[in-house]
Amino acid sequence: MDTAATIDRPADTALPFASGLAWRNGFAALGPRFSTALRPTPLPAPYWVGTSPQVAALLGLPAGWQDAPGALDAFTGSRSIAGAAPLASVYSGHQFGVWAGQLGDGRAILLGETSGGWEVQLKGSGRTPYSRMGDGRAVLRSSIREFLASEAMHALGIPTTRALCVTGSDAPVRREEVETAAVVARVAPSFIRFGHFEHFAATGRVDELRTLADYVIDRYYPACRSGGRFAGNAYAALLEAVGERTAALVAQWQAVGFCHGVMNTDNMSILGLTIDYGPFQFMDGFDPGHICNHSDTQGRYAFSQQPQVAYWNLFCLAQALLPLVGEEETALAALAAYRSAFPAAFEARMRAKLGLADEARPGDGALADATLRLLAGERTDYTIFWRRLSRHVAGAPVEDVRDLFLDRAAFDTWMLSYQERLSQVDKALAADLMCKTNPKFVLRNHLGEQAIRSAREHRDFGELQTLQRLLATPYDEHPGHDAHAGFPPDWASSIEISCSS
Ligand SMILES: Nc1ncnc2c1ncn2[C@@H]1O[C@H](COP(=O)(O)OP(=O)(O)OP(=O)(O)O)[C@@H](O)[C@H]1O
Ligand SMILES: [Mg+2]
Repeated sequence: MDTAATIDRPADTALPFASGLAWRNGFAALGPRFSTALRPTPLPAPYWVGTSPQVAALLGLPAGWQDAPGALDAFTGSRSIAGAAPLASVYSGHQFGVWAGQLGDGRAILLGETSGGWEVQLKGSGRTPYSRMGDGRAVLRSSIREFLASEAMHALGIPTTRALCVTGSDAPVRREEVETAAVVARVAPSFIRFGHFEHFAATGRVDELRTLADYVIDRYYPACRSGGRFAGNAYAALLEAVGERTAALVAQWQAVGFCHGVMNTDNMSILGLTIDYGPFQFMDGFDPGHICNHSDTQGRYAFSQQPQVAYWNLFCLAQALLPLVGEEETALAALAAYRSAFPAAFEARMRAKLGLADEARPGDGALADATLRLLAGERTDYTIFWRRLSRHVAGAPVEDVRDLFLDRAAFDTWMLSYQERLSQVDKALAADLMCKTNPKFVLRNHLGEQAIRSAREHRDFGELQTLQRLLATPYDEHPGHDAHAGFPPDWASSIEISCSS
């Protein structure tokens, strides 16, 4: 029931909220084959959990927007927004390597697209025709994680969907235990996923497939129409361009130690954005085999697997686009771009982390590998290592870094080779590059957990706001906040994050 589906919905008796935004709703204009028009389901007695001034500015919301009458209701989904055209879109996908068939926005409703080109989507805003067995809701804990992580990733310079706000309600939501509901207002140029293409390919609807691909190319990848390597085959060019963006994205994840946790094809953005902050984790101790998703029993989405999984997902996209691309050989040639772009992008990120501000040299890749092997040997804290190394290159004693290792001989051997390479670089440039590349603050699980506990137990959002502030400028020192940049407490390893959200 992917088209013209209906769902029981309370009458929209509330007045529309005048956000001051102008809307153009590009995706909605594709028509009912791609989505079902419907409104969010209201939640009782909403309250603000967090707002992002940066995203509000991006949208062009007026100062004090959240205090305007109706704003809280509107962003909780309890009141419509004038000019918006809310809908749930249909997509399919491969989940954990298996074809899952039709999925779709089961708990996310796209309010529309602003005239500035930003789509605004409410996640957790009630059932849709694509909810299957789900309740259409999201819980407060996972919504706080999504809100903080979206903005933290953006501040790290990593492509991501953004988050304007989180609202909560005391409405009960049943997961392993009874929790309460929340809604995240997400913002991105587009929420189209690989799974949208797979959906129409799997059902043999080539016209819809072409309409969708043309929409994505015209709106987001216009350069694909201008000839180039694929001689006017815009669909092959699109595949190549998506591969390149995905390579750049995953290289950034690997360099910062970010585990996505659910890299299903329905969680892969066609724009190369990080999307769907579920069981993600910024790693504490460096372990290439780390599995952050408690539901991922086979380790399909373990940290070190991410680059290969991205390729697997791109392969699914290529299969979906094949009726448009034409020859299989052409699709494979387009896919090859990822295979070369990923290692290049990853090496560039690692060189920056090492402070190699000069031209790349033949041994740089090996030095980066040796560094990661050193860290893996003792599961050294990833973020702290890189930050201390940066401080050392900026003049702090080497002991601060050396103290992180039990095997001092292994560290000393590595340090010798690093210093040899570093001696070829201007030290001040290296230090500067490192301090801007190796964050002091990342959203570790235990930090998120502390903010969640205060919010859940006391409706106290002070910790959330502190984290928001630190993570907005993660490369700054933020004196007085060293505890937020310290080692995780012992209880951090017992936090279990699963697909339940
Ligand atoms: N509580 C729920 N109610 C209805 N549908 C749900 C619920 N949780 C997940 N789904 C749907 O199950 C599918 C897979 O869920 P997944 O966990 O990847 O996404 P998500 O966290 O809901 O959202 P997104 O990918 O939009 O960030 C999607 O179609 C999603 O909409
Ligand atoms: Mg998802």
